Formats: sequence, structure tokens, C-alpha cells
Amino acid sequence: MRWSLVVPAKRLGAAKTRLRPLTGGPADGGLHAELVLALLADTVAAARACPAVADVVVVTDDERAAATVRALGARTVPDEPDRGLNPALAHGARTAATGAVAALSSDLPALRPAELAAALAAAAAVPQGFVADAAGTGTTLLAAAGVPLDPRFGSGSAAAHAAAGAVPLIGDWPGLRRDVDTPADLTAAAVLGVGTATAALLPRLPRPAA
Ligand SMILES: Nc1nc2c(ncn2[C@@H]2O[C@H](COP(=O)(O)OP(=O)(O)OP(=O)(O)O)[C@@H](O)[C@H]2O)c(=O)[nH]1
Ligand SMILES: C=C(OP(=O)(O)O)C(=O)O
Repeated sequence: MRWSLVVPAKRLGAAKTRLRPLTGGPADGGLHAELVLALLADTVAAARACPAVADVVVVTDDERAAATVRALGARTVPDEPDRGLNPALAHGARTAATGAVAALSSDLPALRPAELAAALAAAAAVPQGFVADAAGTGTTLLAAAGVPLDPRFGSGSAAAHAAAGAVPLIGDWPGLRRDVDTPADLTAAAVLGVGTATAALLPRLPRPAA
């Protein structure tokens, strides 16, 4: 089974505010936006390199993010209907080229194509499945095969997805589970090994995460 992946990306300057301490605050010369973009680029590059993935669609109104992910082979769609993360994911899912669709977090710089392939293979066995983040409370992948994607991302989304009938997918997928919300998360991702975009940025951070 091959999958369409939907990746959300709000405007770079507005995203991932918990990472702002890493780049020195609002007057950082655009470094925060570069960091958010690097996390997205490494996530999309790993997804595009996964043989189980037919199509990557990034839901964004950020022109720089759109140009970067298109250069990596992803498609983009506008950030509609402008009602937050879950409606944006549902909108992206409706444009999918396949009947198997998964929402993937945009902040997975340590993602490996092989672990994404393994998680999608596990997801193919159930109508809806999800991968919890490293903390166990959030979600990094929500997959739907033959049924509409029903995204419930946000605080406590692992429990919300389980309550909606999605099956927790279990496997040794540390890069897939390692989303980067905080400086400590970036350190943990660096220990696993991050993609080229994030690796190039780490030495430029005034307060290095790793
Ligand atoms: N396209 C799109 N992406 C969104 C939207 N809201 C959030 N996202 C993306 O979804 C991911 C998780 O979003 P949140 O959990 O709200 O995190 P965040 O606001 O980026 O980070 P913090 O400010 O640190 O809480 C990030 O990659 C965001 O870019 C939205 O309305 N549209
Ligand atoms: C939106 C979510 O994650 P985060 O805020 O960690 O990006 C989530 O885990 O559902």
C-alpha cells in the first residue's frame, strides 16, 4: 500500500514559539524561521525518501516554506479553511492522490525513511492508526486507510485519537516519535541524528541545543 502524507506548516515566524529561546528572541535576524524551516525540510525529505510514500502534501501559506518543500518534491496546498491545525489537515487530506492518507508532524528532524515505512506498514492493517510522540501524550503520525482522516491533534492528542477509534501503533521508531517542541527535544533529536538542514543549523544557534 502506498500513502499520501499531509504535513501542516503555519507561517514560519509564528510557528514553534517554544523554540524561540534557542535563537535569542524576536530580533534574531530570522534564525528562528530558519530553524522551523530546517525541521520541516528534514521531515519532508525523509518522507519523500520513503518507498511507501506516493505523495507528500504540505498545507501552508508560507511562501518560503512552500518553495523549500516543493524543491524536495512535495506538493503544497493553501492553508485553508483558516480554522487551525485539524481543519487544515482535513483539507490537505481531501486533496490526496491515494485512498491511504496519513498526517505527519512537521517537526521530526531525526525521522528515518525506514521507520516511517515500518509504521505505515503497521497502519495498513487497521482502518485508523496513530504513533504517539516520545512523551506518549501527543501524536506524530495519524493514518487512515479507506476511511476519511479524522485528525484530533493538539494537547492530549494520543488519548483523543485512541478515543476516536484509532489504534496505537507500536514499534521501535525513535526518530518518528521524536517531535521537537522544546529546546530539550532538539537536544534529544540531535542525539538520534538529525537531517542535513537541521544539522547545518545547530552550530549557528547562539544557545546550542546539542
Ligand atoms: N497549515 C497549518 N499548520 C498549522 C496550523 N496550526 C498549527 N500548525 C502546524 O502544526 C504543528 C503543530 O502546531 P502547534 O502544536 O500549534 O505548535 P506551534 O504553535 O507551532 O508551537 P508552539 O508555539 O511552540 O506551541 C506546527 O508544525 C505548526 O506549523 C494551522 O492552522 N495551519
Ligand atoms: C499538535 C500536537 O503536537 P505538538 O504541539 O507537539 O506539535 C500533537 O501532538 O497533537
